Amino acid sequence: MTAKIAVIGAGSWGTALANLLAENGNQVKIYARDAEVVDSINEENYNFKYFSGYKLNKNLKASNDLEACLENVEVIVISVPTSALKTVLNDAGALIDQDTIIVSTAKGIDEKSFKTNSEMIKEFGFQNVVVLSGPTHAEEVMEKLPTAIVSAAESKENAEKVQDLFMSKYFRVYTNPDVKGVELGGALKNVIAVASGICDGLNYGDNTRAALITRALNEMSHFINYHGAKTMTLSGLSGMGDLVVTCTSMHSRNRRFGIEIGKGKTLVEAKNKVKQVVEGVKTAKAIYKWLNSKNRELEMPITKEVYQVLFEDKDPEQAVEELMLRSKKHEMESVVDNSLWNI
Ligand SMILES: NC(=O)C1=CN([C@@H]2O[C@H](COP(=O)(O)OP(=O)(O)OC[C@H]3O[C@@H](n4cnc5c(N)ncnc54)[C@H](OP(=O)(O)O)[C@@H]3O)[C@@H](O)[C@H]2O)C=CC1
Ligand SMILES: O=C(CO)COP(=O)(O)O
Repeated sequence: MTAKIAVIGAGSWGTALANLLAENGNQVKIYARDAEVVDSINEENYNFKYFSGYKLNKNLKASNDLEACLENVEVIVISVPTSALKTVLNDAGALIDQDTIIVSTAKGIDEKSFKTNSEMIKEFGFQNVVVLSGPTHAEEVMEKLPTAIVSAAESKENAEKVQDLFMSKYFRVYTNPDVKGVELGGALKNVIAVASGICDGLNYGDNTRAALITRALNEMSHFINYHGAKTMTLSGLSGMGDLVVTCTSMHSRNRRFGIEIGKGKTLVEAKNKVKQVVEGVKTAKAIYKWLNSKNRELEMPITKEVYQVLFEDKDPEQAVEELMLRSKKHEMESVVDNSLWNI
């Protein structure tokens, strides 16, 4: 099955996904707001700004005319940072038929409304939203290295349609009905990837990273459970999978940003070093504000420490020490089975 598809956003992820869809035989147009990026894709088949080392499929076309990109498309993939989504929807919303399938690929939570990307898209009147998320660094998708991802939607038909469009011999797509769980997994793990980078910047070890990832799953499960999503989803690609890849890979902008923070750089210096979007910064702020706004008692100690290091000038070493010396507890606190203690 192939389709006429528009991809909005020609950064790392939009370019990698548009290229994959074109490789799969779809008719794809990518929207870039930067005219030089448009020219480099159309004239030389590469994106000089984000992927200068990779040749793109020659059938992939670019434009900075939003209306032309969206004309008669069956599917629209949105690949801009969470903070840009509303602007894009304001610009594009009226040009899109309400029945069109919108594929949401950003990983974040809106700082003001505390909505996920798919929720914001639905607010604009689009009901056929599919969330595509998982452990998928754009660079490795461009390299055609075996990768797996999840297509999550309320409608099985839509999830499977998107699965069909993206699936290839190097890109395996699973479906999942737990849209919220998949989406929150992708957003929350960015904060943990920042924490992982901070630990690396402080020259902590592999034990530290393993502890961080495992305890992060625990705090993510509190959050996901509170929001009515399935904690089981966290054992999948958009939870465990994405935590592993972003907490360990040098492709991860969140982790690279965290490394700079751990080495003593300020938030602005670290962002300038990474240059591309670091979603974990805004997500940490959104969650911290949300936790504090109604004195919510959810235990999210790692996310809280990340916020304080980034926004309250807390010393990262002190943050780690405080995490280590928190009050003692049982590992599986929510499911303690006292009968196993033989008492
Ligand atoms: N990179 C990856 O490996 C993956 C990224 N993601 C997620 O995808 C989302 C996008 O990330 P990514 O592509 O990596 O980010 P990049 O920083 O690489 O690129 C962002 C892109 O969005 C464009 N953009 C920003 N604001 C607007 C706007 N208002 N209108 C149109 N275009 C806009 C930028 O344009 P310009 O160049 O003109 O600034 C740029 O093309 C993030 O949420 C990220 O977490 C998900 C999976 C993998
Ligand atoms: O989400 C990603 C890979 O799954 C990309 O992570 P970064 O935004 O940290 O680079």
